[in-house]
Amino acid sequence: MLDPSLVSLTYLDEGAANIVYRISASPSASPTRSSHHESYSRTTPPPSEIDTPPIRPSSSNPFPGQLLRLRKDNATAAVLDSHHHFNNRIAPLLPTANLIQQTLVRASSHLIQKCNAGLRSMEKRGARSPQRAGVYLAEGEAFAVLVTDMSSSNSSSDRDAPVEAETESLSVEFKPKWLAQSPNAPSNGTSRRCRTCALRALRESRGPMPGDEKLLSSSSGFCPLKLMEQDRGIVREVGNRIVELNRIRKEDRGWMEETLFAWLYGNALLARLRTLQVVMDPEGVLMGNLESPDFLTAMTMRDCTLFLRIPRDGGPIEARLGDLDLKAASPKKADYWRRVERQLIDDGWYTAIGRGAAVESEERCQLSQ
Ligand SMILES: O=P(O)(O)O[C@@H]1[C@@H](OP(=O)(O)O)[C@H](OP(=O)(O)O)[C@H](O)[C@H](OP(=O)(O)O)[C@H]1OP(=O)(O)O
Ligand SMILES: Nc1ncnc2c1ncn2[C@@H]1O[C@H](COP(=O)(O)OP(=O)(O)OP(=O)(O)O)[C@@H](O)[C@H]1O
Repeated sequence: MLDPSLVSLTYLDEGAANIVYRISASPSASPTRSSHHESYSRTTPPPSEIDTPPIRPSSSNPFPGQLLRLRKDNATAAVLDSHHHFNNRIAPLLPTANLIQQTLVRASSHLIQKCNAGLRSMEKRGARSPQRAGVYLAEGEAFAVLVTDMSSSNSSSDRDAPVEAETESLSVEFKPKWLAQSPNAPSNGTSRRCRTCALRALRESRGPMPGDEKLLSSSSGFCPLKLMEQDRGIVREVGNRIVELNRIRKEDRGWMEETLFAWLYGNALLARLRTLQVVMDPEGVLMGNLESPDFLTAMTMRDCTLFLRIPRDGGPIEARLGDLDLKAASPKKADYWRRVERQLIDDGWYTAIGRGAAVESEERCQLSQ
């Protein structure tokens, strides 16, 4: 049970649907913590089904190696549903060692309100991305999850070291997105872009969204099909691009690029992810049953994030997939998927003709090589 009277939360990062916080002992338990951390003081009783990690008040993080992930009020699936979906449908499909682990905890409304006050204050200070502003945590949500912390660390037992300290490992993350072409795209001979590159080109044609620095670090920066290539030069190129997108400092780029290339080339985890995407959705969003559990699982697999923690000493890379959230079978979402696919086909974003020819993306799709 997460006891808010014992913890302080520090904003780490956010995506479209969730916000992730670092956890530390509250100022009363740890007088050295700085005052800008939000702290919480209400205890909620533990629900019986919740796996309860032991609290260690003497540690600076009562849940060592874990972060707290809270749901925003725009997310389509409740935390409990998403967590059960993860346990029952997703986790059995992938090696445990390659998954961001989740532990369900109860989140009091007081804790969430405090976090929302913190978000509003960040907005006032200009410390929150304008793209994310105006959307807050769901105050009616009763649960949150503790997740494996994959951020750069000093050591697995001390993840609270100051950020300016030289880390023992560096982390990179990227969304592998659609590792195979959309089943509904024009046949291979005529497609010049894969689904991810076609959608990126469409979005580029509209111009960048204000304050969207995140666009650089998610799916927009490279062609996912290149990750599946046999050609070493192509895999090296995409690995280097991932290092660049993660804004790794210059002095670390050389060894990171080498290590990342060695990990990416012929990688079994990415191959498995691709297989799941293909097998779970052989018909595509225009032909398939958009409410079927298999189809929704394929969409989850097309929108997850791969986190890699890369040790400086050449030790083994820790690789975990996260953001494997339930995609709800809602008419709104189904409509979005169909609309995007129709537009990519009808306006020539796959074939790079008509409107789709207007954008010459800097990042070339593997299908156009
Ligand atoms: O439609 P896509 O492929 O752009 O994916 C969306 C993501 O955009 P991306 O291209 O990865 O930057 C999008 O990510 P961002 O908003 O860009 O962080 C979401 O992950 C969205 O899923 P949901 O609506 O939160 O369930 C994602 O929507 P789904 O299509 O996976 O439902
Ligand atoms: N387990 C983790 N370890 C380290 N950093 C993490 C972890 N989980 C999330 N983050 C950071 O927080 C960011 C947002 O988290 P997350 O991907 O869970 O949000 P989301 O809203 O589900 O994303 P999306 O926009 O794809 O729906 C990530 O891009 C990453 O930088």
